[in-house]
Amino acid sequence: MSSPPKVLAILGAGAWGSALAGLARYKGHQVRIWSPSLGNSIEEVVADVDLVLSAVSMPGVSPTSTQIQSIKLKENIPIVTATKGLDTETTFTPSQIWSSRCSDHPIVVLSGPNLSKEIEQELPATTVVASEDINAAKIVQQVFSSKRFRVYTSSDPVGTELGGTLKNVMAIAAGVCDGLHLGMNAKAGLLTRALPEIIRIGTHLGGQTETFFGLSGLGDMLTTCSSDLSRNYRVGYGLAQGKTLEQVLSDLGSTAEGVNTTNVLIEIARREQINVPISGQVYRLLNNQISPQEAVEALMERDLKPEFSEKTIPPKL
Ligand SMILES: NC(=O)c1ccc[n+]([C@@H]2O[C@H](COP(=O)([O-])OP(=O)(O)OC[C@H]3O[C@@H](n4cnc5c(N)ncnc54)[C@H](O)[C@@H]3O)[C@@H](O)[C@H]2O)c1
Ligand SMILES: O=P(O)(O)OC[C@H](O)CO
Repeated sequence: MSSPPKVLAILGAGAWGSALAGLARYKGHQVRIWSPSLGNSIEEVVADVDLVLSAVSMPGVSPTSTQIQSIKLKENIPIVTATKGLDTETTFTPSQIWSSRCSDHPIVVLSGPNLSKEIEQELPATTVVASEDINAAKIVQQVFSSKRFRVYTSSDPVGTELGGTLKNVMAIAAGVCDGLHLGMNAKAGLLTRALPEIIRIGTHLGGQTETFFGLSGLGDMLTTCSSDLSRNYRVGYGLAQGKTLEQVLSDLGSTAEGVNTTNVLIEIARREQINVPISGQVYRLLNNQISPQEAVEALMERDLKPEFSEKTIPPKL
């Protein structure tokens, strides 16, 4: 069963907003795109639409949601957030910010292993749409599902977006690992240890354990940590080659959310006393406190311990 064509507003004309616009048009929907760089009116773009989707990068979430808050949208339409980041000021996730500003509308998170370049090449991909309002998630599932894009629903929006957000930190670490040519044993060790670290933080912040084993967690980590299409991976790779962070970001010319996410995550981890060894080394590296080689040594020489303990992953598992 497919939904009748709808009118969608996409906020953000970057790589991800453009790729999502392509997927919606492929399904026959009418798409209007707003972005500060286009200089068009956000009021006109969202007027009478059936769905609003935000794909702005993290610095745009607060100002954009504030603008939408003051506009009368069609009653009860879903607002979809596709941003993967944490807010510097509040440490909130994008869906928490959208929920606080637009409480009259169901907020739906869209997140998964979704490198926009592959989607633009029309390669098949999967994703998750998650909301506390499962009917809203089902509407968004219908809007975007096609033979190119298989969309699953979930009732865990915070877990779904935290998987996509926290794996960006691990993608930087994976880029360092490959940039230093540490081999597949090291890479498997890093990614396997990364997952319980993501779960430890993600569940502490309200996500459900099983969500992190799904597409938006493990799935997105596998994609992002193995592809040089990932900008976060390229940040780590560039640092391992001896480039400065400034050089790497300037070569990238596009958003690598993991840099800001690492800084916010470490603030949360210190405040909430969460053990985050891999993220801690990524933080030190990004903030010029250690070299890539020293980060590897610090991880290898940590206190010895059992592989599994109550602190490694939640006891439920
Ligand atoms: N590119 C991908 O493959 C991909 C896939 C999934 C999720 N994401 C996530 O989607 C988000 C956007 O990524 P992208 O690749 O499109 O980045 P991008 O750098 O290509 O585009 C960022 C967009 O955000 C807008 N923006 C930035 N600051 C703003 C502000 N203050 N106010 C309003 N708008 C602002 C820009 O105008 C631009 O349209 C990120 O959180 C990213 O992690 C990206
Ligand atoms: O290019 P990145 O590192 O922002 O990764 C893009 C997506 O998040 C992959 O799912």
